[in-house]
Parts: sequence; C-alpha cells; structure tokens
Amino acid sequence: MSLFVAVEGIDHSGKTTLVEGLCQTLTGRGVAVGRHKEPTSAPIGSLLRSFAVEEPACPAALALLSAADRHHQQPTLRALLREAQVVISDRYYLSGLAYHLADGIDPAFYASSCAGGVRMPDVYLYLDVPVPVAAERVDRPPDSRWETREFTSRLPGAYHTCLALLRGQGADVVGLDAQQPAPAVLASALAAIEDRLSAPTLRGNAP
Ligand SMILES: Nc1ncnc2c1ncn2[C@@H]1O[C@H](COP(=O)(O)OP(=O)(O)O)[C@@H](O)[C@H]1O
Ligand SMILES: Cc1cn([C@H]2C[C@H](O)[C@@H](COP(=O)(O)OP(=O)(O)O)O2)c(=O)[nH]c1=O
Repeated sequence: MSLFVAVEGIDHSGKTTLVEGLCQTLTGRGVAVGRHKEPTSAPIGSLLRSFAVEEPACPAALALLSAADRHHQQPTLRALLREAQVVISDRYYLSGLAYHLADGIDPAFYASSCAGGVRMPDVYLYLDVPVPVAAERVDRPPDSRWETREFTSRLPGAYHTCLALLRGQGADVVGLDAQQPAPAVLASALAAIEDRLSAPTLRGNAP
C-alpha cells in the first residue's frame, strides 16, 4: 500500500516549494512518487477558483465545490496511489476544513460533504508560519477572497481548530516549523515520511 501525504498550510507557507523538494528527493532515492494538487485544474476546481474572485461569494457553494472537486478526483487519486509508493498532495482535506471554516462554514457540514468515498491522507504535514511572515514572501496584491488581509487573519484560528479536530479523530498530523529555511523544512518532512514508510502498516483511511 502506498503512503498518502497531504501538505497543508496558509498561502505562501511554502507548500509548493516543499512538495517540489519532496518529489525530487524521493524520486532521486528511487521511490515512485505521485503528485496531486487541490484545488485541481479540472472543471470543478477551476470553477471554485473563479467563484473565489467573484463578489459577492457564497461560502456554502464554495465549500461544496471544494468537496465536489475532491470527490470528482478520487478515481485519479486512487490510480496514483496504486502506481506510486508515495503520493503527495499540495493541499487536501485540512485546507478545505480550515479555509471554509474561516469562511463561516461549520466543519461538521464540510466533513459530511466529503463523506462517502473520499480517501483521507495517511499523514498531514502542516506548515506552521505566522500570516505576516508568509505575506512578506510574495510581492503581489491578493488575487482572490482567500488572500485578503481580512480573510487571512481568520486562518490561524481556523487551522488551529481543524488541527485539533483531526488529531482528536486520530489523524496523523505533523506540525513543521515553516519559518525555518526551506532545506530545513524539507529535511523534517523527509524524516516524517521515512518514518512512516518504515512503519509496518499504513492506516488507509483515517480522517
Ligand atoms: N522555508 C521558506 N523560507 C523562506 N521562503 C520560502 C520558504 N519556502 C518557500 N519560500 C518562498 O516563499 C514563496 C511562497 O512559497 P510557495 O512554496 O509558493 O508557497 P505556497 O505553495 O504555500 O503558497 C516563494 O517565493 C518561495 O520561494
Ligand atoms: C484545498 C482547498 C483550497 N482552497 C483555497 C485555498 C487557496 O487560497 C486557494 C488556492 O489554492 P493554492 O494552493 O493557493 O493554489 P494556487 O497556488 O494554484 O493558486 O484555494 C479552498 O478554498 N478550499 C479547499 O478545499
């Protein structure tokens, strides 16, 4: 069975940089790696992105689009999981829970919209970085409702709540200090993955 890893965190926390580094390093070590990303570039993910730049937005519709994007991609994801030893997703269920909670959506509503067939990660790698530090990493104006100052100020609390929720449900969540230089973040993430790859069993579908 392959290991399904979700890389999660606020915008500009370093997810894409980490996923790239993990894919390159693991591939270089002879591990077959599959890569996934949410929101996807498929039609439902694209609709979600476009709705997020429209005003006024409808939070419930955005949450349901996010869940629908994930449901719709399950066959693709499962094929990746059959082919690869490690599948790494740039954002997944935790980002969905947290972003939509920050948008006023109850996590129980979001969780129920993802119930029934959504493959949950074996491990979440959460990139922990303060909003102002992440914001300083890019030099461009917000390009969606999710990047506005008002919205991002709600994200740390939302992630905190959702991390506690997932941990309470027995999910394997690793917090990484994403204020460290990128190579140090990569080394910590690799160590967490290597640990799980050498563990005797993978859990398959915990939250
Ligand atoms: N650990 C790090 N420390 C400082 N800058 C970083 C770090 N990781 C990534 N960056 C830089 O921050 C910016 C956002 O990184 P990115 O990986 O695109 O974040 P995300 O995918 O979470 O939005 C990029 O310019 C990237 O080079
Ligand atoms: C996974 C997920 C992401 N999002 C949001 C968070 C991000 O601000 C936004 C775009 O994701 P992002 O990872 O920033 O993609 P890109 O770098 O290609 O723009 O999608 C949701 O609203 N719901 C979800 O379920």
